Amino acid sequence: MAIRVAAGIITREDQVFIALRSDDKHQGGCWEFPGGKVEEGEDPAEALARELMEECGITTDKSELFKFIRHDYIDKSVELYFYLVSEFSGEPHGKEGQKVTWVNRSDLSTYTFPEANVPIVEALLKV
Ligand SMILES: Nc1nc2c([nH]c(=O)n2[C@H]2C[C@H](O)[C@@H](COP(=O)(O)OP(=O)(O)OP(=O)(O)O)O2)c(=O)[nH]1
Ligand SMILES: [Mg+2]
Repeated sequence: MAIRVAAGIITREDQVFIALRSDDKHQGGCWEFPGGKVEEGEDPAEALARELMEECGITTDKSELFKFIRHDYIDKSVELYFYLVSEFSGEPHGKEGQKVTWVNRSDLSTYTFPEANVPIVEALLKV
C-alpha cells in the first residue's frame, strides 16, 4: 500500500524554501519540500497545513495543488500531493532542528531531491 504525503512548495518571489531530510529517515540526506504523511481522517490540504506548522512554524494562508505524483521506491510506494504555498503567516524555519534554506528556483537543480521530485523540480524551473 502506498503512503499518502502532502508537501508544500513554499514560495516567496523567486525563492523556494527547502529542508534537508535527516539521515535516519526514508530518503535521508535528500532535500525536500516540507510535509509529511496524511493521517487518518485528514484530506491532503489539512495534512499540509498541519505539517507546515509542525515542521516550519507557518500558517498556510493560500495553497493550490500543483502536481500529484505516485512513485515506487524500492522500499516503499508514495502518493505525493505537492502544493504551491504562495501565502503564509510567520517566518518558515527548521522547527524540528532540520537544516533549511531558501533557494532561487533556477538553482533548485543543484540540490539532490528524492527521485519522485524530479518532475517537480523540472516544472519549477520552467514556471
Ligand atoms: N515531505 C516530503 N516527503 C517526500 C518528498 N519527496 C518524497 O519522495 N517524499 C517521501 C519521503 C517519505 O517517504 C515520505 C514523507 O514522509 P515523512 O517522513 O516526511 O513523513 P512525516 O513528516 O509524517 O514524518 P514521520 O512521521 O515519518 O516522522 O514522502 C518531499 O518533497 N517532501
Ligand atoms: Mg515530514
